[in-house]
Amino acid sequence: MTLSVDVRHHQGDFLLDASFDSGGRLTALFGPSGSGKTSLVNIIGGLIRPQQGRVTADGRVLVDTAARTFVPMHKRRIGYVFQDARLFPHLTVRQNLAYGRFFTPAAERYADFSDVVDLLGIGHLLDRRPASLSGGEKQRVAIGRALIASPKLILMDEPLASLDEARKAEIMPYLEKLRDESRIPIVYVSHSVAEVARLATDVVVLDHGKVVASGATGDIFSRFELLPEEERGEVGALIELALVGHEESFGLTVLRSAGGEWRLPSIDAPAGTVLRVRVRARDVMLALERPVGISALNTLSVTVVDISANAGPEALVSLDSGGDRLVSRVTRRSVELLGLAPGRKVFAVVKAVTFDKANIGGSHYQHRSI
Ligand SMILES: Nc1ncnc2c1ncn2[C@@H]1O[C@H](COP(=O)(O)OP(=O)(O)OP(=O)(O)O)[C@@H](O)[C@H]1O
Repeated sequence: MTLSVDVRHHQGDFLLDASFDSGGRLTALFGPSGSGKTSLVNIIGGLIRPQQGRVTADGRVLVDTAARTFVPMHKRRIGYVFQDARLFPHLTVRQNLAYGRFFTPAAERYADFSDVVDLLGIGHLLDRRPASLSGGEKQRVAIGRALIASPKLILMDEPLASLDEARKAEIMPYLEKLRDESRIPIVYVSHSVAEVARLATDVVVLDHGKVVASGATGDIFSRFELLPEEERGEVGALIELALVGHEESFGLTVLRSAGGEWRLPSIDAPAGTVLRVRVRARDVMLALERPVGISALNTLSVTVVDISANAGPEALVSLDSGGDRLVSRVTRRSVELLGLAPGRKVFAVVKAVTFDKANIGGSHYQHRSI
């Protein structure tokens, strides 16, 4: 599905002037507080009627101010998940879920109750009431309620923002499953680099009401200037690694990318699973020769593609690794000392222990040939 947005809307002193197209399975609207993410998601959902512009989803016009078209929220077939679950306290989980499908005409219901319950792992909660659920469980039920309505699109506005790190980690795999197994595109609002890097296929970066960049997540998050100052340590590359096997005695998992073999701390998944892994630029060292006698477990032969540096001490070196992109953050001094330049072949060295749960995404398209 392609979502096309091109809108202008004043709210007090704030002007939202945003335009983007996305065909991604999970498109993140990413940006600092007050950049317009919620306003934009509310325009897509029909909670806000823009003063000017057009929104289409799969060619279906939701808003077109020039043609005076405005499809009301309840006719858009869009599922909403907010930061707070907004479940009905007096209804059980089963009744909350069933409520979701109430407004969908019978002929248009494609979502199967038990499939949704299985996908979100909420079967054991069906007879409970929201007050007895944890924050993460409530959010899973809220997502279930949105899914059971058989939506054409799901909007999630900071769905993890009110959860602590442990609850976030618990819910992530369900969001990944939803992204990979359901056919429903998701628009996801967040200002967290870690969350967006793990979940999004596409990112729209907003700043002061304007789209400053949009594209594939890996491309966006390898660009230093698009991340907020305090999150620049998170700049990095996203690569797909296919699981080859486990070295149980060392607690390691062996994986393969287009550029070579990797060893990461043990990942609980079978051989053939394809994982999406974020390799932070600050964790990648460069060497002119293949290092020997070094503790780091991952060494890949790479080619320098591009070097970007400004007046500061650092440079961001973009690397080709068998068709994958990696990025390395080094000092400008190292660039000079090593004679780094586009086309130069070097070795990228990454310590296994730099990977943790936050940068190893689960994936549910398994058993791809490797
Ligand atoms: N009803 C309103 N009237 C006037 N200004 C508004 C209204 N709603 C939002 N704004 C302003 O519009 C701007 C964008 O708000 P919005 O909630 O879309 O940003 P956001 O990126 O979602 O922020 P956050 O991450 O803090 O939720 C802000 O400056 C906000 O104060």
